[in-house]
Amino acid sequence: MKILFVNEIREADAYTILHEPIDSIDLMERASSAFVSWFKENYLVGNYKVKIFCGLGDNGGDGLAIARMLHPLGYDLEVFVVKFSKKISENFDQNLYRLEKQIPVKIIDNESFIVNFEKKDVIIDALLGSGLSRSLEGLLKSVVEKLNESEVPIISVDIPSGLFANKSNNLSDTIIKATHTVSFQIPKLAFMLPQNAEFVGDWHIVDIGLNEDFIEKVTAKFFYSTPLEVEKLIKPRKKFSHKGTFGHALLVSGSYGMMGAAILSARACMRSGVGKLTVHSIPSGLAIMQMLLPEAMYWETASGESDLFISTQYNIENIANKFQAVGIGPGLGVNIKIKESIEQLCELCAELSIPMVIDADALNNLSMDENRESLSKIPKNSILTPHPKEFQNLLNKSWKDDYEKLELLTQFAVNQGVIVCLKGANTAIALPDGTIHFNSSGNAGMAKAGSGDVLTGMILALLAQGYSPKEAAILGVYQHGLAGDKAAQNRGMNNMIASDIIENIRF
Ligand SMILES: NC(=O)C1=CN([C@@H]2O[C@H](COP(=O)(O)OP(=O)(O)OC[C@H]3O[C@@H](n4cnc5c(N)ncnc54)[C@H](O)[C@@H]3O)[C@@H](O)[C@H]2O)[C@@H](O)CC1
Ligand SMILES: Nc1ncnc2c1ncn2[C@@H]1O[C@H](COP(=O)(O)OP(=O)(O)O)[C@@H](O)[C@H]1O
Ligand SMILES: [K+]
Repeated sequence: MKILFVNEIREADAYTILHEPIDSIDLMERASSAFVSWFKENYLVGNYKVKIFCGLGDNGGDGLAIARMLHPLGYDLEVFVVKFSKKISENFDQNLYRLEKQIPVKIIDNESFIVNFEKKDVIIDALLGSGLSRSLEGLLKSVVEKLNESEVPIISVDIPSGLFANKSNNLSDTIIKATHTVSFQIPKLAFMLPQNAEFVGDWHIVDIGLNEDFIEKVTAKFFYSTPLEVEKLIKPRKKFSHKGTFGHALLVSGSYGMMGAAILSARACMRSGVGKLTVHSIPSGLAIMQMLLPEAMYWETASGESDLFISTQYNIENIANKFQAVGIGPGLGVNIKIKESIEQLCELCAELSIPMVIDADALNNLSMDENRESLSKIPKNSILTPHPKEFQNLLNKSWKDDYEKLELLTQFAVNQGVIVCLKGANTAIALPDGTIHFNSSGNAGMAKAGSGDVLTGMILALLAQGYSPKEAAILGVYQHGLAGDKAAQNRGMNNMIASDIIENIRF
């Protein structure tokens, strides 16, 4: 699903109005009715007193139309119009006329207004939408402050009032803190970013029938991967297939005291459809791996090499025509010799065009040099799976806000010619073509040691099976989150561990 910028959404509105054709006021009617469908399912009539706060633009117009639609359903309603300006939109004006025939509207025109909130209240925030042009001040600011202090649920129409849809707010800005945001058809970039989580709450998309042909033609930079889109990528297993059909993966992982990372990664790999898996790790890990994961083969580093992961055994004979994909990183440790091993394997994979997924300590090792010259060894189209700290290490710098983080992410993916899965809620997958795809699955129960190792194994399995790096990244990240969601359902977010994610992998 495309994430469009505000000007593109406006163009989509205008195109729909012209080509459907439909009057602007009727499109607003459709949007408001879509909001009402969501609202009446989630806030049952009789249980709540609804207070609707409307601005003077089209977002306010939505609020008035919503009030008119909720009234006949039997909702106990109060409607407030905040007169912060002399300018009103035509759709607002028309909806005010329509509503006032049904119920009276209260005007808030100065900062000394008083609204008393009760436990049963729910607020609908229709003050400002995507037309926000500057930070809130004066009357609007003080209304939003009072709504935020009310301690009752706030449902924002389209976007929380005061939040910019596709650029950063100032830290000091006053913004509605919504419990839910019900947004029209197209998700906003702001919803994807950690810095806005406290304002957006849980967000939901409702369809308002904007012209699909128009949306199809827009060249988007940001995407939100919906379950339907991602599940289409899954390749069925053919009846006469055999283990060779599904590839042989090489996982380079583990060191003394960190064999757990290798086991989690290896098990997740085998649970994700790969034909065969070889784990390359230290001699003392052999018994552990063979006992805990008998399905995997083991290639131990040469004797004499230490309990740190250090290998000098990579050459054409033992890699070419043997492995279809290589995963490297979980639990390796960081030191100069490990770095050299990683570089050697990267160079060989580049030469042999073997796809790679590079994670955790492999990334930390490649970030070791002051001038990051090791990064040039990473084969093009490799998948890198850093968490934010690892990504800062790769860049050798930090960012001032999440928007700058996205810019740096795009630059890195384009300049290095790699795919970067920047992990977290809504993992951002940056492709070398300059696009970013946000993941839709996963939960905070996954914020635990070992979850990332599981992801590496899953992506490795997909690469070995012949999924393209783009497919492997998008599908792997999604299925990892989905397995995490199932684990959270079964065990609870506090109680689930990374092994539970593996037990719930199913696709
Ligand atoms: N265009 C359409 O056909 C549709 C629009 N819809 C609604 O329309 C909204 C966008 O409407 P508008 O473009 O009228 O935008 P808003 O309703 O956000 O209001 C914009 C108005 O407020 C002013 N303004 C912006 N920031 C301000 C600030 N900080 N302080 C004071 N005044 C400020 C602007 O100058 C403008 O006059 C969407 O969010 C959505 O709710 C929906 O009804 C769907 C269809
Ligand atoms: N709050 C969250 N919501 C959704 N997914 C999360 C959240 N926190 C972490 N995750 C996921 O869990 C994984 C954690 O990876 P990582 O930080 O590398 O852990 P580790 O290195 O300990 O295995 C990532 O895939 C990340 O997207
Ligand atoms: K709003």
